[in-house]
Amino acid sequence: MGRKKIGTTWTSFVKSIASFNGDLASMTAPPFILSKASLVEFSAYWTEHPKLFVAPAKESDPEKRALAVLKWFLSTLKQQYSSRNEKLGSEKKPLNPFLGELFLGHWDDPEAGKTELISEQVSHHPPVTAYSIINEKHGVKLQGYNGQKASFASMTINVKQVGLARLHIDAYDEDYLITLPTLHIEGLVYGTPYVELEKSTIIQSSSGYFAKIEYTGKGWVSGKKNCFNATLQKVGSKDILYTISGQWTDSFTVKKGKTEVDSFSHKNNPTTPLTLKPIEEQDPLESRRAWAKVAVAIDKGDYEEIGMEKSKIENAQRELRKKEKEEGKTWERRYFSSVEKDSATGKLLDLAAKYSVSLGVPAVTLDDPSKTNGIWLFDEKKYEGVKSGTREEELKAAVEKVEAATAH
Ligand SMILES: CCC(=O)OC[C@H](C)CC[C@H]1O[C@H]2C[C@H]3[C@@H]4CC=C5C[C@@H](O)CC[C@]5(C)[C@H]4CC[C@]3(C)[C@H]2[C@@H]1C
Repeated sequence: MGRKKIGTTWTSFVKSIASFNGDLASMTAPPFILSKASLVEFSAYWTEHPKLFVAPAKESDPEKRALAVLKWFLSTLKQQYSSRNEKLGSEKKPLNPFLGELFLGHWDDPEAGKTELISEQVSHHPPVTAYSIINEKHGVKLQGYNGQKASFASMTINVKQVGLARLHIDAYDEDYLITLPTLHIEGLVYGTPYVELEKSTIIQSSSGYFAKIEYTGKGWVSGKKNCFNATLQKVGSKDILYTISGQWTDSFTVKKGKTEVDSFSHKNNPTTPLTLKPIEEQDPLESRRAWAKVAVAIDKGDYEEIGMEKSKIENAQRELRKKEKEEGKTWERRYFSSVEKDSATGKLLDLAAKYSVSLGVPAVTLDDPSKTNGIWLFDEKKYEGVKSGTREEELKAAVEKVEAATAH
């Protein structure tokens, strides 16, 4: 597509962003910036290095375990925030998942064994994705949910994430609360948007360790992009046990005092591919199957077809919500349940308060649950129900409702 073409559509598009209402998902963007991937797929970015994900379970020393969690978290950032640039040349606009959309898969790794991914769009207004990533062999689970609050200023889209992630290590009955980075999208003017992370995130463990990661963007000495500095401390002590620094898109080193004790580089650590069922075997609510026709239209860059196929799905959803409203029902989430603020928030905030470091840095503030339509927790009973087949009728009825609404 010639420069001119990108120029007109893109410029008018960027102007439209300037007046958007904060809900990124509701924007219609030019075909060349659309990605075929739905936002519900992004949960997979947490575990594309399964070895690092299960490594903490092998550390009996709690300090080394906390360091292994920090190293795993840092290894996820490149895939989370810059894998579209690598694969597609720039950040792209993901498809806006419909309520109940699923993304199910697993990673097979000779050492880590099988790691299962369950991702579900638990809210459409506002868009909220919940996920549960489980490695039974090593007893490591990551569960969380997130939404985004976006604003626009001086040609940049600022995105604050709401929600959080919790890592649980069965062998030590240990929890790690992970907050989600604030990001902004640069490069909009040139039509080549990319993510830069900013401010800081916290990893707060129930065993008293506390990591703080500061995203410093362009290193003022090195001029390199995507720089960060991280420290690991023990609650209540000012001693810095380890420092980790480098570029989250490339490599980083771990230091104890002045001595380098470990390092990680993406070049030497290729990601493990996610295994998905072939589209024809997928549940109709699974993302790749549900959006298959839109993906074809995006490949063709056929604006009309994209619009037509997307509105079939979106109209069906509107119809379902209308019917549910009339019947006084709500959509039954397949794997997650929203719990009252006091029970879940209380537990999470007690954990954070109990372990927050006396350094006066707030450990973890759980965003206002009304921003994410509640606190979404993985529901083991629902999961067992799916695995044992006792929910067969209920799930079939749900799929039939969606298919009936999409048919006409
Ligand atoms: C609507 C404006 C628009 O389409 O502008 C086009 C540009 C592609 C910029 C907007 C989109 O940029 C995408 C980047 C997405 C975030 C990337 C990574 C993550 C981490 C993951 O764990 C949770 C989701 C999150 C925060 C993505 C959220 C959606 C973002 C901001 C996309 C923007 C619509």
